[in-house]
Formats: sequence, structure tokens, C-alpha cells
Amino acid sequence: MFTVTPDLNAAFPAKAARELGWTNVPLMCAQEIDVPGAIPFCIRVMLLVNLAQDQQANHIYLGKTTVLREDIKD
Ligand SMILES: C=C(O[C@@H]1C=C(C(=O)O)C=C[C@H]1O)C(=O)O
Repeated sequence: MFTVTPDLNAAFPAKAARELGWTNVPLMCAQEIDVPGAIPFCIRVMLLVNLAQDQQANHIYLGKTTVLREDIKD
């Protein structure tokens, strides 16, 4: 699942992901709410992944998005 801020409208991230090889999973794009002051030009990706019990998710926040979730970023 991808979301993009309203200022990003040149392409569908799902299409790009398919072109990069994600052909066996359903993909979806949606637009974020245009909240005043929110980070612009931002793509969010949510993945549903089954992990073994001894594995842990590693949440990735790039660039200026590191301020969004100080509580879970690595
Ligand atoms: C402000 C953010 O973005 C928005 C708020 C979210 C949230 O509160 O969980 C998640 C995605 C966005 O709709 C964020 O990612 O922190």
C-alpha cells in the first residue's frame, strides 16, 4: 500500500514497484490528506509481511520523515 502527498502526481508508485519486480503481490496507491504543514513530496509504504518469531520489523524513515515517528524509527 502506497500513499503519496497531493504534490506527487507524475506516476503511480504501484506501477513502478511492479516494474521493479513486485509482480506477485496486490498493490494499491492512495492520496494523503492535505493537512497544512504536513511534510510535502512524501511517499509512504505499508507492507504486510509474515516474519518468523525471532525476526523483528525494521521501520525505515528516510530524510526529513525521520521526525514523523521518533518512537519507532531505527
Ligand atoms: C503525520 C504522518 O502522516 C499521516 C499520519 C499518520 C499517523 O498518524 O499514523 C500516518 C500516515 C499519514 O496519514 C505520519 O506519518 O506521522
